[in-house]
This record gives sequence, C-alpha cells and structure tokens, in this order.
Amino acid sequence: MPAPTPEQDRAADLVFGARRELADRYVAHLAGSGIVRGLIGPREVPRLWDRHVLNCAVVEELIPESARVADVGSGAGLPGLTLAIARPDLRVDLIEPLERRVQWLTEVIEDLGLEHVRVHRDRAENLADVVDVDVVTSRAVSALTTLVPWSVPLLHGEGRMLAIKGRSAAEEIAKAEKVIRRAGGGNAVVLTAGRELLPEPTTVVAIDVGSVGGRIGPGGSGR
Ligand SMILES: C[S@@+](CC[C@H](N)C(=O)[O-])C[C@H]1O[C@@H](n2cnc3c(N)ncnc32)[C@H](O)[C@@H]1O
Repeated sequence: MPAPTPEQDRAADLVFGARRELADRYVAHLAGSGIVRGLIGPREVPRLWDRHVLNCAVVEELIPESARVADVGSGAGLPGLTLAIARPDLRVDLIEPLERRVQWLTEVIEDLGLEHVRVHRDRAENLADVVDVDVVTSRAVSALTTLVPWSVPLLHGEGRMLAIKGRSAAEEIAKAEKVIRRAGGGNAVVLTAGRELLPEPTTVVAIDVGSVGGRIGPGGSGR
C-alpha cells in the first residue's frame, strides 16, 4: 500500500477519524486488486491518497447528517466509497453500469463490512424509479449538460447534486444553464471542500433542487 506523506496522514486522520483503518484497507484494495483488475491505472498508485481518496472524502463536509446519497458512475468507488467510509451515518447507493467494476466494488464493500452501501449495476438515467436520495455525487463522469439530467431525477424534487469538477466548473455551469433549469435544478454554485486539510481544495459544483438550499446553506454542511 502506498504510504501517505505526513500531511496526507494528518488529513486522513481528520477526515476518517475512528474509521481511518477502513480507509487504509480501501487504499490497499485500490493499489492491489484495483490495479490488477483495471479499476485504476498503475500510474495513479503514488497519488492514491491525495488525488483520489482525500480529494473525494473531503466532500463529506457538504453532506448533511444521515443523508441518503447516490454516487453516479462510481468506478472504483470515488467518491462514493470514501464518503461511506468517512460517514457511517449516510446511506450510500453506488451506481455503476460496468459489470467488472460492480464485481470489484461488491467485493470491497463486503471486505470492509460497509452495510450502509449498496451497488446498482445500471446507468443512472435508468434508475429514477429505484433510487430516491437527498444528495447525488459524481466525479469525472460527464459534462454537466449530460450529468444534470442523469442526476437530478434521483432527487425526486428535493435535494442537492454535488459534482466534483476542475477549474472549468464555472464555465460548465454557464454552458448547462438551460439544462439545469429544464431538469428542475435551482441555484448552481461552485463550492470548495477540504480547505483546511488539502493543499488544493476540491472544487465542487452544487446544484440545489427544491428548498434544500435554505436547509443546507450556501457553503455546505448542515451537520
Ligand atoms: C472516468 S470514470 C470515473 C470513475 C470515478 N467516479 C472516479 O472519479 O474515479 C466514469 C465512470 O462512469 C460510469 N458511467 C458512464 N456512464 C454512466 C451512466 N450513464 N450512469 C452511471 N455511470 C456511468 C463509467 O462506467 C465509469 O465507471
């Protein structure tokens, strides 16, 4: 397993708290069977902690207590599994269409004993009748113009979409304005997570649906 730097070690202790050991085991899975079975590229091993696990886990600060969360296009569980490890109060649905990835996710969830996580082998746009959550997360799945119509229906009129994005976040929001309105999305803003923990905080596009903005607040956490 790749060892975290002292800074990453400190950040991991703060994000995962008493569940840090589960995070270590997840990283070991990523660096082991995750590489062998093509879930993650071998070049990612030295940056598993910062670029993947911590970068995703800090998004937990934008998620209210006991929320139901769906992670669209989970791949190797990013960000969905990091959130489930950091926050046992959440109920997490991972959505991933590829059988090979679903198989790996299922094995990891079982090994880590994450009973509050389930996996759906399907495309997000097929699951509006099955999945009903408060928060929909995603990373590196698609541009907002397609991601919004896949994600917003899973909120059933009330909740928040959180899409991890890079520097183009504001530009993507501008391009997706009409799509967001058509899907029933309200205010779309660029937030950051992990300011206190990471040298480069994570950029997140947050789109509120219904009255959730008033409950969670513009900067995030309702915890
Ligand atoms: C580039 S990977 C990103 C994986 C992970 N979120 C990450 O950040 O490492 C995109 C993932 O989205 C999944 N995907 C593609 N289209 C999808 C859809 N319509 N619904 C759900 N997942 C989808 C792919 O199978 C793939 O696992």
